[in-house]
Amino acid sequence: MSQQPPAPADSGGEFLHDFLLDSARHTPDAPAVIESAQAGRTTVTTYAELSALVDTYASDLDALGIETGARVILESDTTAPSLAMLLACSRAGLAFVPVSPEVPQQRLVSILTTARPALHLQAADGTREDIPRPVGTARFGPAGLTVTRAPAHRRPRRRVPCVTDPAYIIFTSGTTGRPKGVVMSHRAVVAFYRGMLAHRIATPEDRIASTSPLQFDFSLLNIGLALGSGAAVVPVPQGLVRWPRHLLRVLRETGATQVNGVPSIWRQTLRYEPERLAALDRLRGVLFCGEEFPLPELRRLRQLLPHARIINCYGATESMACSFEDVPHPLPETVERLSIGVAHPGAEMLLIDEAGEVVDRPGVPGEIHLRSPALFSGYWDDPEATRAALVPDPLCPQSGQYVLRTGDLAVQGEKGEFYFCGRTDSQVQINGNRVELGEVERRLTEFPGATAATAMALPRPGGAGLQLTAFVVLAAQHATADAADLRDFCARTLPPYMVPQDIRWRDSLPTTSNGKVDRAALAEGAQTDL
Ligand SMILES: Nc1ncnc2c1ncn2[C@@H]1O[C@H](COS(=O)(=O)NC(=O)C[C@H](N)c2ccccc2)[C@@H](O)[C@H]1O
Repeated sequence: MSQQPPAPADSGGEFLHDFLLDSARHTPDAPAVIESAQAGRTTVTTYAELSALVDTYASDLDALGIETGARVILESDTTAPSLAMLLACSRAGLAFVPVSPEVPQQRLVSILTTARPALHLQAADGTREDIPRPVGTARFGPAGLTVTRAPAHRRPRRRVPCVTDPAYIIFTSGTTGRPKGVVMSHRAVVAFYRGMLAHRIATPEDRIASTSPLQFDFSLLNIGLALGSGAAVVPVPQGLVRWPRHLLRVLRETGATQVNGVPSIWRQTLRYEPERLAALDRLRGVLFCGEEFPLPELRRLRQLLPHARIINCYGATESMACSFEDVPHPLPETVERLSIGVAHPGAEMLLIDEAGEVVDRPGVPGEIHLRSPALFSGYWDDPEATRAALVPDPLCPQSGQYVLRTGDLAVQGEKGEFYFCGRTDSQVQINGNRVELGEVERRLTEFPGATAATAMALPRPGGAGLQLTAFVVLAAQHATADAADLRDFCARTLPPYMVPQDIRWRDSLPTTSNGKVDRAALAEGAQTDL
């Protein structure tokens, strides 16, 4: 009897490409990606067109004979072709490593050395040169893949893709020199998408603007939110995000209904183009993540977009994200910090104290530990860092279940909702006193006219020990403010050791490539100020 091929077994879950292209089967003619790089020119890619491009790229990748589980660098901004390539890598069983075109050569080389990819991919108009051998190189365009250097051939040892295989690896700007690669499996990403989509944040009519670089998993959340909802992704070119008039033009011309980005993307628009922002009448949603949104700016955003649903999304790259919580509307003046809610359906945040016990009383701080099917597989080639982050379930270590130790402190409210209280490593000692920098920053932003602030413990100039330094951004119309007034203002509610000794006024706060406040740059700048 001829050997019948086995019936396709249920793969025990879904692969990233199957999950995200499901809408292509039901609404092929709906827009999947809407782009507007230049004024007056909007390009729509339907789900059917996206799916066809994925087929083209996937067959071009298959022809290269790269074995399942190999890595591929995907150097690009978010575009319809790069989105198709991301899905094609998934279908070809390859783990993509998203990298921004702006990444310095030496950092790219460090990622190449660590991840040892088979191939480096960039768009047809990409400008990257000098990719060291033996990495293969190729460019992708509307017609398919053009190979400029074939990847080193090796006899494939694995042929069957599994949902536990890495879907992607995100290299975070690890605080130490060596970049840390967060490995996310298909199973984890799809489990996260399912948890997120249970919140019904988007509908098929939505057009979701994504303002983060592709190398920041916020962009992957936005892609999953849009395509998982049958909606459209509106990628905002990185070069336009921080130019208010360009950002607002893209949002207007694409008909964006939701804008997802870190808090800093709003700073200049709130300051210089509030009327144009308020005029975007299709805008009905804002989702932010990455760090706390300074409350004065959030109140201003709410004032200009009174009909928008504003969602505070908390989480770490090691689980993509974790919770989605509506910002209260109105936002009472008395509110001092936003809730991050509870974990998305299918996951649970626990607070664990220093003795390893669960904290289940309101108002008592603990470290957030996350139980979730969306946890990362580990840090690439770094078992020690992995063991520190994926720890045995502290409440039942015998079970073999691992949970994510987030390094974030939080307290719970009366209804079990969580409030972020800073990083365990942002607790600093000033003159022997423990200081939570977030608490100082919140007080600084309450100063009349302050819109954003960062507090840091920096070496005392010429002396021993650390001192508390504050970097404060004032709204334009309050250009002058007196450091002594600000210190008195802080002294009214903070103990003396939490009142910043050193105040630095700034027009803006420097940001990292992911758009978060760049504390290292601030500390460096403080030295040159002197
Ligand atoms: N809403 C917050 N309030 C306050 N602190 C926060 C918040 N979201 C993160 N964070 C902080 O950022 C840390 C995670 O940093 S990260 O690994 O670079 N990842 C991110 O910032 C983005 C994250 N992957 C993500 C992507 C997409 C949606 C939500 C979250 C968290 O551990 C928190 O300390």
